[in-house]
Amino acid sequence: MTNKRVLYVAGILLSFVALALVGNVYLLSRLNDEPAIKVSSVRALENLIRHRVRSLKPSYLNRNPRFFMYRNRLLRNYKPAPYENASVIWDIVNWWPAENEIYPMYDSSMGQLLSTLSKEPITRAQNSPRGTQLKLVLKLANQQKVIFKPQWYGRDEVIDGPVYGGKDRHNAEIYAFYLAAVLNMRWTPIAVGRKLDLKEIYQKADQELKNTMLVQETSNGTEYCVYGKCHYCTEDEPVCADENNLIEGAIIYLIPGTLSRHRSPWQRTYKDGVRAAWEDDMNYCIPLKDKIDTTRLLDLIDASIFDFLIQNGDRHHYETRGGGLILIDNGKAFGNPNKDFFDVLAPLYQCCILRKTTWDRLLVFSGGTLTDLIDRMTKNDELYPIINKKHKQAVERRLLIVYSVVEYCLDTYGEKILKS
Ligand SMILES: Nc1ncnc2c1ncn2[C@@H]1O[C@H](COP(=O)(O)OP(=O)(O)OP(=O)(O)O)[C@@H](O)[C@H]1O
Ligand SMILES: [Mn+2]
Repeated sequence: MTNKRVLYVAGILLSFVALALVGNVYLLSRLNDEPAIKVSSVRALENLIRHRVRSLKPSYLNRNPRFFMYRNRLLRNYKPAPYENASVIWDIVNWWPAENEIYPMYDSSMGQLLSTLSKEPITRAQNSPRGTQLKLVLKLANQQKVIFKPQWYGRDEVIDGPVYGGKDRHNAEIYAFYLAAVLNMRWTPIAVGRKLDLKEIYQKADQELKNTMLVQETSNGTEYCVYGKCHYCTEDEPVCADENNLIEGAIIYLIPGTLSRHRSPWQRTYKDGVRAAWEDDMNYCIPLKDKIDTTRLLDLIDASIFDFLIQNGDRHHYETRGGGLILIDNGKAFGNPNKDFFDVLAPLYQCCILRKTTWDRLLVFSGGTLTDLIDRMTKNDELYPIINKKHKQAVERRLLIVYSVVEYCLDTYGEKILKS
């Protein structure tokens, strides 16, 4: 071969190599645009995240100095305050909901509203026709209707089994309200704890509710129970008042306006041994990004963080108001403080995107301040403490997991995962 020919062949070969390289770089950049999750299973990712939690930077473990500014404002805003005329307060409150934001960030009427919810006399009681779990609809003296979810479990009871197991936890509804307020996801109904006199409720009940209540003479006097009217309600499973006729529960604000119900893309099958597509496909979010608009997806990712912290794995459907997601029905939370149901976070780790505002807010409440603050905010609730120490520790443990998942996404795809 002449020198010329050698150069010619080498030139062609080099061009091929160059083309191949450019092609590869292009392919890699395409893959970067489409963040395929590089870990092949939930189990593998969970292991990786658990490892990362152990080496989190001190800023995630210590108090953030920015916290103090939020703390004072939040404590002031949610402190129950005396009121004179409940109707005046409710006139204000019922103007609050704007799209999915149910109440403003700070408003001097919030403290008074919390007092009306826990103190206004109850004038009428009915069964709630909606949902599968026992609830009542109560009318307060100012004509306002609210929902009542009764206590089924003691604070320390551990619910084993699937993440959606057991009956509603009334205290979870209350904690969820305060957590959402702190995280600035003001999309939950306002909820307070209250002890009701079930004898008095019986007297105020309509005939249908009376028919689903039990009034029995016992050696300690008359015992009042209710089993209500709902999919899972049966006479064999009533909730009963104590010897003073008192029954604990959550009083929940009824969100006004039109709500639309949607099936969650991360719905479970609720059948033993039958898995949903998202449970096995770590790339589940890639096609979803084209099907759901980004705002909705970011709402669902915020919701998954919120649900993971409280251990709610039962958001089979979600509701929207004016286009934005609302977090109704938070009762299936705080079942087992010894467990983390990592897959509740699937929307976050499968999509690896997050609102920047959510991320900034989560960072403010590091170092144990999240549960400390909620604890202080709920000090005046009739049912304080709302959750026990083990559940508080679990919330803090899960917050570190959330930090680690977001760190993992940041390391893998960079700052572009944070959306404005
Ligand atoms: N605070 C509220 N404000 C407005 N609507 C509400 C409120 N709570 C419940 N609802 C309505 O009633 C429906 C049933 O309520 P919820 O989801 O709490 O019941 P559930 O018995 O837990 O039902 P499921 O078993 O389906 O989870 C909701 O989908 C919603 O439309
Ligand atoms: Mn429910």
